[in-house]
Amino acid sequence: MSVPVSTSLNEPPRPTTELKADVRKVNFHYGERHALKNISLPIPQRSVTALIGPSGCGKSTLLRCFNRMHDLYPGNRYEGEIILHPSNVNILSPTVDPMEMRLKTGMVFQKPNPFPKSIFENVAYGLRLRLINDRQVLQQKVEESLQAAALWDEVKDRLNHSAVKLSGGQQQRLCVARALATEPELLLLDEPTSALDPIATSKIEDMVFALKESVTILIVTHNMEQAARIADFTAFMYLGELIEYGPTSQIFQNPKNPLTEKYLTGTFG
Ligand SMILES: Nc1ncnc2c1ncn2[C@@H]1O[C@H](COP(=O)(O)OP(=O)(O)OP(=O)(O)O)[C@@H](O)[C@H]1O
Repeated sequence: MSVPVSTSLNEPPRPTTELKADVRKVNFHYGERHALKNISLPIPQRSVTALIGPSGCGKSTLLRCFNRMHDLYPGNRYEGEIILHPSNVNILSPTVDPMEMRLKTGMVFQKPNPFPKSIFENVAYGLRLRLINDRQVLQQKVEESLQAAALWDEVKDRLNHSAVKLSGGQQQRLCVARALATEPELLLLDEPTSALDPIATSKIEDMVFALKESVTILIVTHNMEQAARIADFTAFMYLGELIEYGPTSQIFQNPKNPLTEKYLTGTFG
């Protein structure tokens, strides 16, 4: 696979690998607050792209544009496009139903948030929303999703037990299984391991590594070692701007922008 070279200040390279999504000149405003400034970023398919940068630089804001979560609050405003491939749909288009976009993406948050239901019903939830109620279909999908989230072996004998009684790491993998059950085009992970211990973190990282064979993953992380371990591509953001983007190895070993280097070497600010 040929890979893009790094770039700086809103001129991302065009990867020759196929794209799952293409962020084009995106601006985002929380009311008066201009939180994303002219972001352009390719998202290569079946790969992991990490969003890194100091607190408040806009990583979560960008992630939440992909599933139109910002539409849930009044006063928020998008400009620009996020083109989803191969359909060529602009996720940010006012004519696109935000609910439809949420069904095409799966999102996992910093803190595990299982529903107070059984393990089975947590995973089946999105399927039932799509009016899939056939027991056999549900059973098969639930098993496949739990397998993909590397949780099946630990819960297969207690699918009817309450999800909130699982450990934090298991709950987080359950949330990934729930997100995967509806076969999303994009999996959005917002600091998914920040509340987990090293063993649970390592299980999630292994799972992400295996999952990218089938789904394109976008992850926000503060953990630089984690980005270096699991991301194929890395985007460094600062004050709402994309400062540098490229293959992870190149961003970490040979950053082109002094700001990126300062951030990665801990000499920032
Ligand atoms: N609901 C909101 N209303 C107004 N401003 C917001 C809102 N949410 C975030 N912001 C602001 O937008 C900017 C980007 O926030 P965002 O949460 O995207 O940053 P981040 O890089 O994900 O930070 P962190 O690493 O701390 O999670 C910040 O200045 C933040 O204060």
